Amino acid sequence: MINLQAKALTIAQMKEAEARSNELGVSYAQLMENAGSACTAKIKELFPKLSTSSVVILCGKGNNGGDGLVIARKLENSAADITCIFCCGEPGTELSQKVYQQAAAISSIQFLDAKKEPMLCHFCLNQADLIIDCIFGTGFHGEVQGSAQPMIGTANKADAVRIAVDIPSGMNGDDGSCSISVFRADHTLALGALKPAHLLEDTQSVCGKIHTLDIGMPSEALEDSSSVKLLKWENLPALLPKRDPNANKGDFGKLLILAGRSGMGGAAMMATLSALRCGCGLTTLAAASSVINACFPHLMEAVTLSLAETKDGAVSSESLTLLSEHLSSSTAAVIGCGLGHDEHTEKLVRSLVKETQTPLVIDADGINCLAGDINIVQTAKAPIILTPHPKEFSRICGKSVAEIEADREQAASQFAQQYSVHLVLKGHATVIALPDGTVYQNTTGNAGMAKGGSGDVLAGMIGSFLAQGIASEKAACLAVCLHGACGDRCAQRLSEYGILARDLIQEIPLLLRELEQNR
Ligand SMILES: NC(=O)C1=CN([C@@H]2O[C@H](COP(=O)(O)OP(=O)(O)OC[C@H]3O[C@@H](n4cnc5c(N)ncnc54)[C@H](OP(=O)(O)O)[C@@H]3O)[C@@H](O)[C@H]2O)[C@H](O)CC1
Ligand SMILES: [K+]
Repeated sequence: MINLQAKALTIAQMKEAEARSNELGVSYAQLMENAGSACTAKIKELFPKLSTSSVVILCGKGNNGGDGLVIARKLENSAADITCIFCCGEPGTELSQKVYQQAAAISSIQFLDAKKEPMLCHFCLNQADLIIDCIFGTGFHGEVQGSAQPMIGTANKADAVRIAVDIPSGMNGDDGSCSISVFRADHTLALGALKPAHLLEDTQSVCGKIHTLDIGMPSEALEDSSSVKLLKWENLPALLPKRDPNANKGDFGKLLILAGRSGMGGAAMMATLSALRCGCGLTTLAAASSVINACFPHLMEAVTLSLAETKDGAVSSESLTLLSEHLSSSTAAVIGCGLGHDEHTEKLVRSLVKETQTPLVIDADGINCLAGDINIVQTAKAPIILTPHPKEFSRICGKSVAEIEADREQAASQFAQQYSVHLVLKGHATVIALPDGTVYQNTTGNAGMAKGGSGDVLAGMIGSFLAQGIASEKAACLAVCLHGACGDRCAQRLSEYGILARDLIQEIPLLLRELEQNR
């Protein structure tokens, strides 16, 4: 396993840790009390002029709101005035109702309802020196709606210091995706442990400075939870092997790329160019003859293998023998980018996967060709890395896209273990799951990369590292994180709108140079 720090607990793991704490004698009520105390101490530290300040606490109806009510009680006598605004109606959980009763007994705390008294709420927010966000935490889903929305809007514009408790309201704690309306914090107080979203680069402007607070969870409760390991740019130098100065091209692997039906030559070309840029000794593109004819002038450094083509422009299954020969003399292969999916390609891909011992990266249509019976990967002799996007993953794992997206790490990990493959689940914060259940979450990349061609570039990169003899786990992590970093650099120069997949390929050697220098 790559030695990366386990830095975050997913929402599901956090809930497990809470349950274990409870079993170990630290009750849910005690955790909420501890959370309120830890937040209050941190707020006093971050905001020393509290005694002359107006504090507004935005409360939801769940336990994040409960934390806000404990904070209100504990801040009593420390601030000039304290107002709690219920943004989604009165507290709805047993715990939050209990702490509401305790806070309501303190006469100096004012309680307002955002729906019933919106003008007064907006007034208080505009007058506030400090706004504490306890509307939603780990229980948030979907979009912020109803009265919470205008409260967040006014809070974000107010001339106040903004502190979010656990997770800024409107942000998903696992993947960092944000509702259109999201609380923009100067500080975020992560309760018990960081959540994956806290560590993503593109959530930093929403979270502000992040502080992890000890809320008294026994360390056994936290340690027992298997963690998502975060894959960061800083981890990459250690993953990139030094090139032997005495080596020749034969020492850096032979990659075979089976890609491209007619009309999809771009995918084949991008996988090939990105593989060439990642240092593989010899890269061969095997594709339908019309694709090879179109791509050939642009692929000077690659070997091309022109395959018999069906009348529909797909690679004919007649090419099986030729491909098997090439595959057996390669050190890795990429199968799928723009390959198409018909009876010919399906027969071809399934035969190759069944027979070969050469490590494989199977992408896009390569995956679609296996979807009819995915058990084939379990009995394959070769190590396999599958690189689906959620829709392709849905076809092979029997879950809907919504179910996958609800817990990407869990879905990926479960599949990787069940089928003994490495799985790269693409999308925002790409997940890499290993057959032993280990999960990495990538922290590089941006929405500008959500375009046709990006995945082909990634497949070529993974294949290239794999062909050079880098183990599946490292090859996948290195390629995924480097690919995202290329996207981030491109976005700085070209904007997220303007990036093309081919720009990522240009960036690869520049970033590899930086990694070589930082090794
Ligand atoms: N980690 C710990 O050990 C502790 C954490 N604590 C705090 O508890 C929250 C999690 O509390 P939970 O009650 O599970 O969830 P939330 O408070 O975040 O929110 C749930 C309520 O919000 C509603 N909701 C969710 N999304 C929306 C939306 N888009 N619009 C409107 N309402 C929404 C949700 O409604 P449902 O219909 O989904 O039920 C709930 O009513 C954690 O973050 C910590 O702050 C405790 O202090 C204990 C220790
Ligand atoms: K919050």
